[in-house]
Amino acid sequence: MILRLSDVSVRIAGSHILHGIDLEVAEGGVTALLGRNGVGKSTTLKAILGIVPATGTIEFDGRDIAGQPTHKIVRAGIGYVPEDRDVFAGLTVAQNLELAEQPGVDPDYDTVHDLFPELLERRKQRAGTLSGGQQQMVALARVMLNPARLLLVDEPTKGLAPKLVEQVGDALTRIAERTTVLLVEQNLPLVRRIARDAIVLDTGRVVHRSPAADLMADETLLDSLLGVSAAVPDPGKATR
Ligand SMILES: Nc1ncnc2c1ncn2[C@@H]1O[C@H](COP(=O)(O)OP(=O)(O)OP(=O)(O)O)[C@@H](O)[C@H]1O
Repeated sequence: MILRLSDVSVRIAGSHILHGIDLEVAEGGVTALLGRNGVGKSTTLKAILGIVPATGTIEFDGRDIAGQPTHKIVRAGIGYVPEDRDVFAGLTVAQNLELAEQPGVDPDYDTVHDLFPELLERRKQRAGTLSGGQQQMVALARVMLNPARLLLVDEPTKGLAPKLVEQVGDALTRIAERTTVLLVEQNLPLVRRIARDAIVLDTGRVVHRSPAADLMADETLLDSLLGVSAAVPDPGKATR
C-alpha cells in the first residue's frame, strides 16, 4: 500500500466534514474516489496534503504524514492537481512549466515531453488560448515535472467536451504507468476505462471499496451509492 488513511476526520468552522475515513491505495495504476456532490472527496485529498487540519493517521509509504506541513508532504513525493486548472493565462506554456520548477530539484522535462508532446509544440503559445483539455494537460505536466510517487488529481475532466475527456483519460493512463494516481472523478465511463480500484464516499464516510469494474457492472449498487440508474457499459466488450 502506498497510502493508508485510518480514522481520518476533518472539521472546518464547526462542520464535521469527514467522519473517520479508512481507505487504502495500492501502488501503481488509478484508484478512483467517487461519490455524489459535497460528500467530501476534495476534502479527503486536501486532508492528505495537510491543506485542511485532520485527525487520524495518514501513512504514505509507511510513514505517518498527518500533521506535517504541506510543503514537506509534497517534498515526500505527493503531487496535487487541484480542481480548478488555474494555468496562468497570460503566460506561455513554457513559462507555466518553469513556474512549477522547485528549487534544488532537477525538473523532469523528458517525462513531460514524452507524456505531452503537444505541449512541446505549443511551448510558445499563451496558456489562455489553449483549449480546456490542453490547459488540463499543462496542469498535469506541471505536477509531473517534479518527482512524485503519488498524484492526487481532483476532477480533471470537469466541464470538458467528450473528446477532451478522452484525451485527459489517455494522459492519466500514461501517467499511471509511472506514478500511482488517486483520482476524484464524476465521469463514470472514464472511471470504467482507466481505474483499477474504486472507493465511494457518502457524507464523509467510505461506503464502498472494490475493483472499479465490479462496481461499474453493478446497476443496483451504482444506483444506491451514486444515484446513477444504469450500469456503465464496458467499452472493451461488444454490445449485443
Ligand atoms: N472550507 C470549508 N468550509 C466549510 N465547509 C466546507 C469547506 N470545504 C468544504 N466544505 C463542505 O464540506 C463538504 C464536502 O466538500 P467537498 O468539496 O470535499 O466535497 P466533494 O465530494 O469534493 O464535492 P464536489 O463533487 O461538489 O466537489 C461540503 O458540504 C462542503 O460545503
